[in-house]
Amino acid sequence: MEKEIAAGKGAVRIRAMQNFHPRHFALVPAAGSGSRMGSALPKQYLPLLGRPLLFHTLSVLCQAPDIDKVFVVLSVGDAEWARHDWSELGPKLVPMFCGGPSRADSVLAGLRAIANEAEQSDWVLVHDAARPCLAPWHIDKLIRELAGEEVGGLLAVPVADTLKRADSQRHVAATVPRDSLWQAQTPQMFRYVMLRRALESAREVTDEASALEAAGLHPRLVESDATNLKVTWPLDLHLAEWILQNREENME
Ligand SMILES: Nc1ccn([C@@H]2O[C@H](COP(=O)(O)OP(=O)(O)OP(=O)(O)O)[C@@H](O)[C@H]2O)c(=O)n1
Ligand SMILES: C[C@](O)(CO)[C@H](O)COP(=O)(O)O
Repeated sequence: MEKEIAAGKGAVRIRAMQNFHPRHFALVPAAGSGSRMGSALPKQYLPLLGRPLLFHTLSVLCQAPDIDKVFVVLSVGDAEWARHDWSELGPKLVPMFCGGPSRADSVLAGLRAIANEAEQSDWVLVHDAARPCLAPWHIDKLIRELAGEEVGGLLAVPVADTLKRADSQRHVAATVPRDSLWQAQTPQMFRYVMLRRALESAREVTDEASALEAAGLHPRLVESDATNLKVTWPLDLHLAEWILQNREENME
């Protein structure tokens, strides 16, 4: 049986056969420059507990039993990848030198590059290279909670702080009600065909869910926690190190 779901320009058909088991592919955009980090080396290659930050991100994805392959999108001229040994991560890992000028461009280039591999109804888990503290239980929870969903969804955390909107002088213009507000994380998990179509139509987005939303769809929010932080500023690297070092004792 196939099901028709509206997505972007027109509808897509999703296979919902009882004996059809969609595969799960991870797609890791890692072609950014890390300008907010302020280091010469792109942040995905900065050392974190003796390894490149990217190694930690890829390691948890490669070890996830439900993930069939891990595609990492590097910039076209990436000279750093070859300086490190990734062999420990095993045969699931596939580097692709096809990144674009924005995150959305890199993700779309990656989706195009795996067109021969992915079936329309396979799931793609897009995960920032810059989130090295993703844990196995984040992946398990996401996949388990979205298994019955047609559209897919994303990890996210309910907003905990009171939110202020600033005016141009950085005075408070308003307090924004935080009810129903969530902070988006990654992985963001969508069907290959829906994600690709949505991104082909909406390129000015900062995450995949926004592209699906622009197509009129409603991704599901799967509750995560603050340990899956995005390394953006120099302080975040220290936080990531602390989280990874203390994970065994404090988490799960
Ligand atoms: N052209 C781009 C820009 C970003 N990314 C990736 O998207 C993820 C999230 O982006 P962000 O944290 O903004 O990374 P950077 O763009 O590298 O950082 P900055 O915005 O500070 O320059 C990162 O893993 C980054 O490598 C990418 O693949 N291609
Ligand atoms: C996808 C993301 O990590 C969700 O929080 C975020 O939107 C990436 O944003 P960035 O500006 O590219 O860091």
